[in-house]
Amino acid sequence: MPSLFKLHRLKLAGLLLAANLGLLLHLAAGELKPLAQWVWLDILGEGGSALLCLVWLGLVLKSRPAGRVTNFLALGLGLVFFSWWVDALDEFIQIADAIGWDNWLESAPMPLGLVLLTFGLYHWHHEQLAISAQMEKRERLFREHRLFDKLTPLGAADYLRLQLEQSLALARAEQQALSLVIVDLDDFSAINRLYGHAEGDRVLQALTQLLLLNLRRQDLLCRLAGDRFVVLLPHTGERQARQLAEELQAAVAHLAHKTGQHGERLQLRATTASVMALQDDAQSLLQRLNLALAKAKQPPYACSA
Ligand SMILES: Nc1nc2c(ncn2[C@@H]2O[C@H](COP(=O)(O)OP(=O)(O)OP(=O)(O)O)[C@@H](O)[C@H]2O)c(=O)[nH]1
Repeated sequence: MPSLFKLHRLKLAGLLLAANLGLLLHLAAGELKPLAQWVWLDILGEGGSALLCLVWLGLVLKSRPAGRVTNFLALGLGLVFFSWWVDALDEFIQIADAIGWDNWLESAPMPLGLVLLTFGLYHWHHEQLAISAQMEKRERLFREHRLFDKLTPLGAADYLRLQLEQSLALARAEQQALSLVIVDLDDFSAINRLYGHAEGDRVLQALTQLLLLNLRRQDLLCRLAGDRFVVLLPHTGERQARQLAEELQAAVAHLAHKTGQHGERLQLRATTASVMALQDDAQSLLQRLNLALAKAKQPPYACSA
């Protein structure tokens, strides 16, 4: 919560100032109503609406990065709040009928606020479409956040198993090929040791972005564990999967990741392997994939032994 106030202090200060100004204007021009004249239903309706609007504003500011769309949403909600706030003030403060500005103060911000809110929501919708297109390679069919890794944030091992079971059934029904590629960083523990765990985290995040950029729209990238990633490739045969594995390996070797502290370039390497589904279930296919990776990880002399 403190970061919310820090990040949006100008907007929140402006809202507080406007609400106070409205209150002071009413107090200066009107008289407090006796308790007997309070209409509780109106107070609850109008005051409750104003409060709810503040909750919406808090949620929007907390869940969005600062920027143009957030400004439209905040300004829109701020104006709607102000309108309801002034409306609620009428319930406590009696303004003479001859005064007209209080009606303007109450009514004018509402339509303006709703227009800005609509504009902000429209752009938020477009943002969301772009994010969803990007997310397609990370999560498919449903969102089950329990199954997602917090760091990258890709589907984790359980999510991969679930998706693999569904994709295998589909591939069998459609008589289509399905393959898996595994990507495992070489000597990743040395990065943790030499540059710290936080730098290791940044490497995993950079690697995630890199892999996503190199995948097709229908592919699904998951983080199996630690520095090990698996790509599920629907409609993909053995040769194509092997080619993609090589491309991913080359992409990792060309990644110019710089450390956060001194900007040193880290030379990353990855081992990759691929398998095509035959008559396997999810479990045995993943076992074959891990075996293929273990084999690829072996130094050449061990292979020939
Ligand atoms: N920074 C960071 N490290 C992690 C995370 N999860 C696992 N690790 C570390 O990843 C390392 C994985 O070690 P290994 O499986 O030996 O992998 P490696 O060092 O790349 O060795 P090879 O795969 O044999 O080349 C361990 O040191 C774990 O502590 C994580 O989320 N963040």
